Order: sequence, then C-alpha cells, then structure tokens
Amino acid sequence: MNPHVRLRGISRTYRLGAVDVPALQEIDLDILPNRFTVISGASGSGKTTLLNLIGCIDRPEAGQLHIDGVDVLALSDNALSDFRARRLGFIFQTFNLVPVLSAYENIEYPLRLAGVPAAERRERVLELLEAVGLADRAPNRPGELSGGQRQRVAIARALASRPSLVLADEPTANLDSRTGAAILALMRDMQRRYHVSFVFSSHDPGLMEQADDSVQMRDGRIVAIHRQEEATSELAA
Ligand SMILES: Nc1ncnc2c1ncn2[C@@H]1O[C@H](COP(=O)(O)OP(=O)(O)OP(=O)(O)O)[C@@H](O)[C@H]1O
Repeated sequence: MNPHVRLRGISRTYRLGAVDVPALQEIDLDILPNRFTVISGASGSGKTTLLNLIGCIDRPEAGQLHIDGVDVLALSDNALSDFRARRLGFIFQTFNLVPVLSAYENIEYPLRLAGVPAAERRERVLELLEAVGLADRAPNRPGELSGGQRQRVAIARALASRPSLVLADEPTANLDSRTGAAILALMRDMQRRYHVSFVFSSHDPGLMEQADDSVQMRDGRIVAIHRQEEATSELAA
C-alpha cells in the first residue's frame, strides 16, 4: 500500500535565544491511507511539532515530506495554502470555532472560502450536522454548546471540504473522559464513513488500542510503531 504521508529524515529544531531545542530528530514515518493513526508520547516528546509539519503549518530544517505523492516542501506558499485547504482538515484541542458564527456557519465557513456553490454548501453542512449528531443545534453559537458539542462542530468543519487527511492535536484533552471517549468514537466513525486518514495525538496510552496504527514518540524520536492487521474489507477488496 502506498503511504498517504511519507516522512524521511525530518528534523526540526527550535531556537530559544542561544539554546537549540531539537524537537524532532531524523523522523522516518509512513502514514497509511484510510487508517486511524495515533501519535502518543509524553509532554514535550514532539507530537505537536510533528503534526504541524504534516499539516504544512511549519517547515523542517531537513528531510522530505510527501503527502498524496506531492513533495509539499517544494510548493510555493500559495500552492501550499491551496493544498492545505483542499486536502487537509484540522481539529484542535481548544476547538478554535468562530464565536460569532453558528454551528452551521462554522461548518460552512471553509466551503465559502473554497467557493463551493450555495446549494452544495447547504447539502454538505446539513449532512455533516446530522452525521455528528447536531442536527438540532445548527443555529447555536459555540458559546451555547458544551465542550463535546463544540468538538463535534469542529469535526464536521474539518470534514466539510472533503479532505483526504484529518489532523487532530489532542482533540480530547479539554474534555472529561466520557465525552472524550464519545468524541474518539465519533472520529473513528467519521474516518470510516468518509474514507479519510485520521492522525491524532494523545498523551493517553489507552487510546492506542483503538487506533489502526500507533506511533510512540520520546524526546523527538519515534521509539515504536505498531500497526494492526489491515481491516478484512481492505484485504478482500
Ligand atoms: N515555539 C517553540 N519554541 C521553542 N521550543 C519549542 C516550541 N514549541 C515546542 N518547543 C519544544 O519542542 C519540544 C517538543 O514540543 P511539542 O509541543 O512538539 O511536544 P508535544 O509532545 O506536543 O507536547 P505536549 O503533549 O505537551 O503538547 C519540547 O521540548 C518543547 O518545549
């Protein structure tokens, strides 16, 4: 199976005054398509830095990064923004919804930016609201929703532009454990339903069991990769 994301020799060092902080050191990693991948590791192990690089929000000093076969580090800033908007979806720990927009409008926002026609926008937003269990909350602003409901809106927003890859940086960190488990189950469901690759980071080693693939990090390096057997349906296909 061709990897969806391929990292080779990726290094990223932050400069803090005179001190160099090596956040990632020569990372080699393949993320497989249509799988649910968790990146776990202690605080400071480099998870966010890795997700920011895969999300083309940050650039490494060294190494190669291909997504869907595209050498993203060779793209111009404009081409990279376009690539990000079309192919990638993001879910954040702090939800990052626009407070003055309703749940419906938050999900619709990336579609407006992408110039999707109004009728198609409406169809996609209503389908996603239904899919994340918030059909009755369309007019509510984020301030009128619970943390779990806000994250559901954020999941729907991340999927709105039909990305091939969704990146989620500690999406359950600000939720109680029950709500976090429900959000995780929803992400899993959405990953299967929409045939996207999901990559999310977590401190919680318990989540590793629920992923197809798990990547463990320590001190800026990958110390273990565990891949579950491919799903039967994929093998049969
Ligand atoms: N902007 C920055 N400037 C300097 N150092 C940074 C910066 N961002 C991260 N670091 C350092 O890089 C290392 C990796 O940080 P990163 O945020 O990627 O880890 P993490 O595994 O996501 O941690 P957490 O679980 O706490 O979010 C840490 O040592 C951190 O202190």
